[in-house]
Amino acid sequence: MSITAETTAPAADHRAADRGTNNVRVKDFSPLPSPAELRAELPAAPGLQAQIERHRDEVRAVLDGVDPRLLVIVGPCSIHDVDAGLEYAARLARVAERHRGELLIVMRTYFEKPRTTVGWKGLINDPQLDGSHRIEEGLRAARSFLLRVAELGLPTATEFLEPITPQYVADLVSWGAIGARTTESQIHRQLVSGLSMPVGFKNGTAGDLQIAIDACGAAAAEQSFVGIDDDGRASLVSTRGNRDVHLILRGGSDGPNYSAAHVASAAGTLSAAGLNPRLIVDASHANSGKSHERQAVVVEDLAARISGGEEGIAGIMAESFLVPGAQKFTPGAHDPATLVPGQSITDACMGWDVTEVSLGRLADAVVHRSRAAGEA
Ligand SMILES: O=C[C@H](O)[C@H](O)COP(=O)(O)O
Ligand SMILES: C=C(OP(=O)(O)O)C(=O)O
Repeated sequence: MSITAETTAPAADHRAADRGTNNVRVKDFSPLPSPAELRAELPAAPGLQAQIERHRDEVRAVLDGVDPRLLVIVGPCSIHDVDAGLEYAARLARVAERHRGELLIVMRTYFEKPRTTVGWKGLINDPQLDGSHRIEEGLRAARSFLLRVAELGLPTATEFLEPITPQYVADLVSWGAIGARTTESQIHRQLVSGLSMPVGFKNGTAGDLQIAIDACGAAAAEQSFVGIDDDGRASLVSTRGNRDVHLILRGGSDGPNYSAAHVASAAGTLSAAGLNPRLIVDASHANSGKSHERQAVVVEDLAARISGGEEGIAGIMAESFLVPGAQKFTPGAHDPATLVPGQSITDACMGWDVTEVSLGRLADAVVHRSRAAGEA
């Protein structure tokens, strides 16, 4: 044995003895404020809370077919630039008001991105976009953003990814999603069983519907699991179950699934499982091959079908931002200061002009459908 090896061995043993067998691969723990502390710092006024409750009721009514409008979940793939996101929200609020008789427009305010491998994981995880992972700042930024959008009168939608972050922001959200990569996860199904708003489950990335149908069943049931309470204490969480769960068709590696035949077949499977047959169709992701130009074509197809009286589509989802397309961005490799303002750094989005036209087409389709139903 060499002298170097003999002298380094005791130090390594000493470190191992200090932490025993625990957290061997954890570099650090940094405590975060509790959910109650963050809410006290950035509270929702009673008027905003009442508005959010009303928005959730409206979403529920559309999903149940009681409200004849179309639910439209639209907005950036991810919020990475708060100023551009708020500019988008201001424009969307005006269009939402214009079409409020036909469309229930809910803005995508997505702060957590599930990655296929690695990449920027969203504003909560890395608000500086530089790999510094200032999560406390990210939670504050997400909550402030949601409050600003709510003040414009717009309902908000988000994907819930980390099982702990909902405690910090979910009181400001009117519609939630579980993504294609986590629909099969028991942890996410349990989480949904306790969430206060309607939540959609995406079909899996391979196109599998059954995992989303199973997810709806699991999330509608009462669940008991480990989570945190308002003070951030590890707790046994017991939930009532979420009855406002539904399916989102987003296509899969086996191809798109937005056709009338796909919608009818999924509705049949949902009904047979005792679930809400009315569903949401995502015009993006594998239904558009992640092409923002193709997304507009899918929305056009859906509008034509709704206009023609097709039943079963309660809502649609589209990814849209101020500037069309997407720009490549990897923290550390690209400089955030050089990003094009208002353009996505995750999936490609429809630009604002096309979005406004698409929303008009959807509103016309709903008018046409109602007239046709009235005449029948
Ligand atoms: O909606 C966003 C993306 O499709 C999802 O986060 C996966 O992204 P990635 O495949 O680029 O990691
Ligand atoms: C990540 C998303 O979608 P999916 O889970 O369908 O890939 C999303 O809607 O942002």
